[in-house]
Amino acid sequence: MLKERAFSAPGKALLAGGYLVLDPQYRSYVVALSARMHAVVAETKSSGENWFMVRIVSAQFNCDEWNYRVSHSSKYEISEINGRVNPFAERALEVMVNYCQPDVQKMVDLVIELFSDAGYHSEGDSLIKRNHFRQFRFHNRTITEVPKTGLGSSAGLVVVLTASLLYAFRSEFDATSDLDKSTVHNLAQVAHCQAQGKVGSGFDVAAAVFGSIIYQRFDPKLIENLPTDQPSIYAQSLRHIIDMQWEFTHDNITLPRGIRLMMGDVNSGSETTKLVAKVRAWYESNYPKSLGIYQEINEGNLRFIDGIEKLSTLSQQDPSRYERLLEAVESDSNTKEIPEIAQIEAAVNKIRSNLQVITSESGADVEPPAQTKLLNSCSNLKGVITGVVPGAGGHDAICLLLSDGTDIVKQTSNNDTFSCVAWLDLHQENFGLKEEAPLYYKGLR
Ligand SMILES: Nc1ncnc2c1ncn2[C@@H]1O[C@H](COP(=O)(O)OP(=O)(O)OP(=O)(O)O)[C@@H](O)[C@H]1O
Ligand SMILES: C[C@@](O)(CCOP(=O)(O)O)CC(=O)O
Repeated sequence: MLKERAFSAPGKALLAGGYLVLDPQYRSYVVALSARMHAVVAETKSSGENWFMVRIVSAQFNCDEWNYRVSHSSKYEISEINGRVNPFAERALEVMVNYCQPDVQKMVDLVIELFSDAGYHSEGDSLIKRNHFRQFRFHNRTITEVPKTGLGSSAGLVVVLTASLLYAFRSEFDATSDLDKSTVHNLAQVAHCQAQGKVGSGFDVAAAVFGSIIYQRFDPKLIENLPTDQPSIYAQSLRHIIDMQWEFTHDNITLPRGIRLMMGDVNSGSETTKLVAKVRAWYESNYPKSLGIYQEINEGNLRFIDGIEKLSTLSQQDPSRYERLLEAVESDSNTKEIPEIAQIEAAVNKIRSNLQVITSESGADVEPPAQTKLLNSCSNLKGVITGVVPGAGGHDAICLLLSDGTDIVKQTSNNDTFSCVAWLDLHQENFGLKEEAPLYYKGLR
């Protein structure tokens, strides 16, 4: 009997490294967030047929569910019995059966319940349901009709499904084991890319597994070269690639003590794929000037990362000076005289001014003028260290670093400049994939 187990994985914000992260030579700074995706996996009574069923339930989205029948003749066949589509769930299952090769006659049927924290989607007219441990928002629309905030719900989904299925197919899984985490990471990257129909940088999947990290991507060929159109050798190649040691950086980081992240939801609407296509086209047609701009941004990114690390070191090595620094930031004294803060500000200015050049030259709204204005107004607020348009940029969101004691909601309420911003109830978290107690999710359907 398969014991019921639960897993969760965090959402993300890319603070530094947008676009450059697509190239393995550049480092990026990825913050994992307190908004998490959750999955509870259990076995159900088996039909005893030549197939097994995997039922995936997402009760928060108008009782969405997907019922996959998994059979095997010359290869694994997966079909959703009601013709319902969820490319991320389906690809995660497909990659997992090919990797784990479960015996379809002996395998029990599975049910996986999904829960996603409020931060991933706009509230709309959703209702909160809670038990003693957790609360989730329930929407009266299907998943694809509820507007997203861009925290990487699909990456979180693929990671928790992959962990749940790895456990179900192998009867063992340790979310604290580096080996198991690395296996989940590699499998989830493959499934996520296949579902998206493209090989992205994968920083969202890496953050969902490893938490807040400095990230440098894996070689895209690892996934591009998989023989997806040759069933006879696909499973074998997949196993070979998943079990290889992938070369990529995922060094754990944490924001310095006393400093927190704030995300503001501005507007939903930017389409990452269009932005990426425009920036790519601009890069190619402006080479080598575009390379020079990327190098400038990279210098800014590295100075930013180094500035944050200096703050962390200072907080440990000279706590009293660090306290004074935090007080100065909070009371809005002249922070230009604090070298660590000045370094972070200068680094972000360098990144942003170059992103503004890309915006005006490429036609992609990476940091459009409205966001420039908003970020500049934010930097004038008390306690704000710096701010960026996270990830691919666009009109969707802004992300600020500020001192813990700063009340940004109070400072910005009743001020027209900030009327377009909804501050999200989120914070940075270190943890990536982790095990949860199934009890936390009882009665929440
Ligand atoms: N709670 C959920 N239950 C079921 N499927 C989900 C859930 N959350 C996300 N998904 C799947 O992921 C898809 C959304 O993924 P998409 O990559 O478009 O957005 P995102 O990952 O939230 O944001 P971004 O890529 O901008 O960071 C949904 O259409 C659905 O297929
Ligand atoms: C533009 C890009 O670098 C970042 C996209 O970030 P986000 O999904 O907007 O958070 C693309 C990628 O890394 O896959």
